This record gives sequence, structure tokens and C-alpha cells, in this order.
Amino acid sequence: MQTKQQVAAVIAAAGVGQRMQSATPKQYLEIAGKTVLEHSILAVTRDPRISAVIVVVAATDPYFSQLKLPQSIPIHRVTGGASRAESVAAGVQFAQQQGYRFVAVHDAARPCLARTELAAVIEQGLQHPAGAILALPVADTIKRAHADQTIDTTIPREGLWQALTPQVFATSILLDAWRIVGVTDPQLTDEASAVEALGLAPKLVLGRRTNIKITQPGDESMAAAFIQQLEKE
Ligand SMILES: Nc1ccn([C@@H]2O[C@H](COP(=O)(O)OP(=O)(O)OP(=O)(O)O)[C@@H](O)[C@H]2O)c(=O)n1
Ligand SMILES: C[C@](O)(CO)[C@H](O)COP(=O)(O)O
Repeated sequence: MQTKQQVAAVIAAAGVGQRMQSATPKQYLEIAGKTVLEHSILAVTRDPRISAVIVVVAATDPYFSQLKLPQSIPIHRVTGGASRAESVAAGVQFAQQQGYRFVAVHDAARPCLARTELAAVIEQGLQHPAGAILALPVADTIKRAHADQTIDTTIPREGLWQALTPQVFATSILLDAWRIVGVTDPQLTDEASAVEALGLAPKLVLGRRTNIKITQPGDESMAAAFIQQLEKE
């Protein structure tokens, strides 16, 4: 098998968007003239090191084939699974079969990715032996709560970061990690968690506060405003 130096973007788009409570899955809601997924695909194509996009969608997805996709780069459709980790693992497996040495895994639900933060995380992900992820230092005071929503304790926020995507790894490291930890553990909410379980320490790369994940009703209008702001940059 030929090994390619370039990076394949793997976009996780097989979720149902339960917390969003919309009839259409959130990745197919239209904001600023395009669906959320179209914005996310376009965003990952804005770095010349990305040479293919692998979009992971649900087996019964009726929407993907209707999208207007960029013609400038190969875009592949792969079928996802029940958890985010299962979906991403299917995409990364496909990337390996295609000969990609590196993957940049991105949430479809993060359409406001800026070109500069994408470039920074790819740069670090290709250099750092354990890969790299975009992240933000925690900015607020953090409380652990009791079941009745009263405060148990305040957690010192020093050294705490919030994980974002893209997360960039050597394809072989991610696949090795999942072989050991599996893909069904609910604690595996991002790719770095699996790599950490190997005892490795991926690099944290400072992301932007605009790189939000559309999760709850109202997030889509914030995302639309950020996209319009990014288009002017
Ligand atoms: N089985 C799954 C679950 C999630 N995702 C994707 O992972 C990203 C981040 O997940 P999240 O925001 O939690 O999306 P959903 O799982 O769709 O949302 P919810 O948890 O509210 O149902 C999303 O782009 C989602 O489409 C996926 O590809 N496959
Ligand atoms: C990968 C992720 O977006 C990093 O913040 C996040 O962990 C996805 O988690 P979710 O529970 O699927 O929203």
C-alpha cells in the first residue's frame, strides 16, 4: 500500500442531535446560506495539507446526497456507528485504507472553524509525536454540583482546558489506541482520550472562542454571526 504524507479530514456527522431538539439533525440545519455540515466541510478544505475529506454519516442519512460539495478535493462518504468514537473510527479506518498517514478529525457541528486555527493544529499535529488538538483554557470558575444542583466544591481551574476539534493524529496511533481501549467506553468523548489511554500526551493548541459546537437551541444563531465575522477575515 502506498503511504501518503497528506492529511485526510474526517468529519463526524452521524449524530442525531438529541440536545438540539430539532426535527432535522443539527448538521443539516441551514445557517448563513449553507447547511452546518457544508460550512464544516468548506472550513477543513481551507488548508492545502488537507487532500481529501471523509464525511461519516448515519447509514440511513437521506440528506448528504443533496448537499452542494466542493469539487476541488475528493470527498468520501463513510457509514458511522452508535457512538461518536465508533463513527470516527470508521472514518479513520477508511483513511488508512486510502493510505493517509495523518487525519484531522472535526465535528460536523463546529462550522465556525477559522483558517488560522486549522493551520496551527495541523502544524503541531504533524510535528508532535502524540498528535495535537485545538483547545481553550477554561475561563470561568468551575463548580462540581450535588444531585440537587447545589454546590459541592469549586475546582481549581489552573491547568484545565476545554477540548475542541480538529484533533490531528497519525492514523496508526489512533487505530492502535482504539484497538486497546475499544470504541464503546462513554468516557471516550474525543480522539485525544483514546491516545491518552496509551500513556501519550497530545499537544494542546490554542483555539478560538468562536469555534463553538452547535449543541443546544440558540447556538445556531451564534454560529451564523461567527461565520459572517470569519468571512470578513
Ligand atoms: N454516533 C455519532 C454521534 C455523534 N457524531 C458526531 O459527533 C459530533 C459531536 O457530537 P455531538 O455534538 O454530541 O452530536 P450529537 O451526538 O448529534 O448530539 P446529541 O449528543 O445532542 O445527540 C457531531 O458532529 C455528531 O454528528 C457522530 O458522528 N456519530
Ligand atoms: C470532540 C468534542 O467536540 C470536544 O469538545 C466533544 O467531546 C464531543 O462531545 P459530545 O459529547 O459528543 O458533544
